[in-house]
Amino acid sequence: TTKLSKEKVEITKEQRALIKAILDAYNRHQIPQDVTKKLLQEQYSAEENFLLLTEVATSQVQVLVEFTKNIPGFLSLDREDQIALLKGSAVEAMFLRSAQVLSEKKPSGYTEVLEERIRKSGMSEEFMTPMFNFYKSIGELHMTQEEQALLTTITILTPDRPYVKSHEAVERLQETMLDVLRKLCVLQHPQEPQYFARLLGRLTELRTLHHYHVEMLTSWKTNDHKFTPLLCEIWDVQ
Ligand SMILES: C[C@]12CC[C@H]3[C@@H](CC=C4C=C(C(=O)O)CC[C@@]43C)[C@@H]1CC[C@@H]2C(=O)c1ccc(O)cc1
Repeated sequence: TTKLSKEKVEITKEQRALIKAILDAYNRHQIPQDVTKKLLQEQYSAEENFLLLTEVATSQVQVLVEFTKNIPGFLSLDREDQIALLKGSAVEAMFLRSAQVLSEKKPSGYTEVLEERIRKSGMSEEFMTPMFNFYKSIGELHMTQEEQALLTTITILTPDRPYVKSHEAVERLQETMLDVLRKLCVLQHPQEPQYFARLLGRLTELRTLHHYHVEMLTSWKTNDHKFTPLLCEIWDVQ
């Protein structure tokens, strides 16, 4: 018979402090109100929608950089590795963020407006489908704020990004976060022993979205959609 592992899961004091630091950083770094307000007000042409999404994407990259700098231990990594991790995870962090935002209904109707603008922004169907499937699969998990913040942190601290030199240092940091998230999942979803594994499965799905994203950008570029310098920089778009 399989003995149900009733392992006593204990979150240490240090781990509780780590969760708090990451959650505070995650909640502190939201895109500015004036950007989200514009999204609710401006008109609905495909061109306008694309421009607004570009503005929101640019703002999100800035927020991502600020959040990343507040991940305990990140700033003690090699500086070039910090850049490599940011560039390597920016797309995945952005899609994870959009899934988290679009799966929580806001009273202001922000989610519905945002979804509408995405659907009518000139993005081709072949990218829309996998993206919205991902949003649905994230929404079904009903992640807590801590889980969302930790999953984003784990995505950023992926050691096998291009140009990362001290692989072990990043791996050690990521493992610290994985251990905390694993314990949180056991404690917050006791009736779902596979919940932690399902969360990590989403990270694999994120990587496939990353591949779509490059093609999505080129399909927009062909209809001469311009991106901001920051987006070109972080996504290596010419
Ligand atoms: C990813 C995305 C840009 C960033 C958006 C996301 C939808 C929801 C969001 C919510 C945010 C929040 O509330 O914090 C931050 C921005 C994001 C994460 C858009 C869906 C498609 C779009 C896109 O790929 C895109 C890429 C380049 C562009 O120039 C325009 C759009």
